[in-house]
Amino acid sequence: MHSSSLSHPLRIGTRGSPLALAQAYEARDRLLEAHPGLSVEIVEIKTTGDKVQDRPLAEIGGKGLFSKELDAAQLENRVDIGVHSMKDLETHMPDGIVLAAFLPREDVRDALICPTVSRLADLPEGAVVGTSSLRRQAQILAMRPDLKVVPFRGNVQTRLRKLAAGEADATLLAMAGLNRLSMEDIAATALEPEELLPAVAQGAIGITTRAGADEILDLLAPLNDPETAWRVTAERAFLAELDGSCRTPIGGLAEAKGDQVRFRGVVARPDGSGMMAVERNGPVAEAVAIAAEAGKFLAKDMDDSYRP
Ligand SMILES: NCc1[nH]cc(CCC(=O)O)c1CC(=O)O
Repeated sequence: MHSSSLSHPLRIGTRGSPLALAQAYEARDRLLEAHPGLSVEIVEIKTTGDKVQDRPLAEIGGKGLFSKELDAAQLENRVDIGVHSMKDLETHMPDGIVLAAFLPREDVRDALICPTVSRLADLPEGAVVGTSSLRRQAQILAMRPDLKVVPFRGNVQTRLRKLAAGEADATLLAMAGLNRLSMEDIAATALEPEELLPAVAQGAIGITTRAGADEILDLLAPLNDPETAWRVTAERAFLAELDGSCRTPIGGLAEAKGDQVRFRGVVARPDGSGMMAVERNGPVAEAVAIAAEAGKFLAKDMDDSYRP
């Protein structure tokens, strides 16, 4: 039996999309593995980001939209923890909420989903790509200025439906989401970071709780994957230096090579007409400072053409 003195089931707060639920189930399974017999419950929280599907995220107020209501539910003690895609979280956590654990990171790469070709280079001249991500848009236009980008919002299933309906010839989605949804069978080719640098924290799940909730922090501690934690922390430090509003196309990736970190970052113009890249290597122990310095390095050359 589990010895937690929680007087109620541990309430896991999550958004209601199929991907969010898959991530919440993963968090639950890992909690139960670490604490057999623990009583857990999943609580769906509707978020503004889920309700507004017709406009680009950058327009309606950005990343915080997906987490605000989940944060409120934790602060009001309606749920005990929140399960988040780290790439959707703002760089600074709101007062009273802490990041308590990172689950082992999934595939960080983006995937090209296209029923006809498997490489970006093989898309016909002028082909239409559906994406509302300025980061994806900017990087593919830098390689293929002839492509036409149309907005594609909504959850993974909605975007795939739009693709099937012929609203675009191809779309880009995170491999992590497809893997977590067991959608291996769709025509997806992973793009290497050399081609398309992923979003900061792509593929990582973070678990939040109330600051000072010691009992819950103790329950979450064994779930934390230290490598994911430092990689995501470093990437977010890079983003923080760039004032990473989601209107600026930014990519960032920290990778472990033994006791060394390889950090890569890009800032691009949304139309792909310009791109600044940085790469730094150094000891893992200094990963966060290395990534922050890379961010400062790009920030000093970033003029308004990078901030639409
Ligand atoms: N913005 C939506 C979102 N948030 C996290 C993921 C994928 C999973 C992840 O990156 O951890 C997705 C969908 C996508 O980008 O394809």
